[in-house]
Amino acid sequence: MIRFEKVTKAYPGHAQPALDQVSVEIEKGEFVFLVGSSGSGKSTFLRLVLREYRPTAGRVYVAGKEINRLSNWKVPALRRQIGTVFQDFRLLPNKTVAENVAFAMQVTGRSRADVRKLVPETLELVGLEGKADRMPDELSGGEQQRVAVARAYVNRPMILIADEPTGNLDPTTSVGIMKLLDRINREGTTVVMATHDAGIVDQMRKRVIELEHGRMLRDQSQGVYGARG
Ligand SMILES: Nc1ncnc2c1ncn2[C@@H]1O[C@H](COP(=O)(O)OP(=O)(O)OP(=O)(O)O)[C@@H](O)[C@H]1O
Repeated sequence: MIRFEKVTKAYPGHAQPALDQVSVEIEKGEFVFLVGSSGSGKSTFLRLVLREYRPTAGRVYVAGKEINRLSNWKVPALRRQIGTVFQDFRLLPNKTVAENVAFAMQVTGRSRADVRKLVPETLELVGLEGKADRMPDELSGGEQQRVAVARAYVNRPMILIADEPTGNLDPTTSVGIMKLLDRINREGTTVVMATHDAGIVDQMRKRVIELEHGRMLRDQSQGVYGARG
């Protein structure tokens, strides 16, 4: 589903590349944690999958396509197949919960009938039934992140990318968000999540890829946060 072949990404003005010759393959339906200290290259990895950047060297494949070679007009179609969740939720503050989720469908040109059916269904899936008409600032952080997950999942993407989705949440609330991501993964969506949350990684025992200074230090199935080897 995602394949990196000797991928290097150097930002202009930085002597050391943010990613350095990373080769890795993530299969359809996998759940993968990306770990590593701040600045190790996790966000850069995720942004390459979204083609927010092109690699300086090497190749990135998503769903069999080398995405560096996609023409610009095909990039939106790629991104429609990838849901994203971030630490800071990124909801539209002037839209209700339901409108935030519906918006993700409208921009992809889905029919009103689909929106009417799938928005309530997805809000129920994330445990927000009854909150459809609230504004984001009337919700707790955990609830806002549930809206973000609903928005990421409403189009049933093949990949869900989560960059520190529990970074602003307390441990109990974080567990709730992880249960949701796990459930989405069980429905067949490939999940790649960058995190500093050792407790969650240790609890879930999924594949762990560790980066250090842009290099892949560890790739461990059913891994833990801190182990080496
Ligand atoms: N847009 C950018 N322009 C220039 N340098 C960048 C940019 N984004 C990241 N970097 C640099 O690339 C390196 C890797 O950063 P990246 O954000 O990928 O790390 P990270 O592992 O996600 O860190 P964190 O855990 O703090 O989010 C860092 O040295 C960072 O300063």
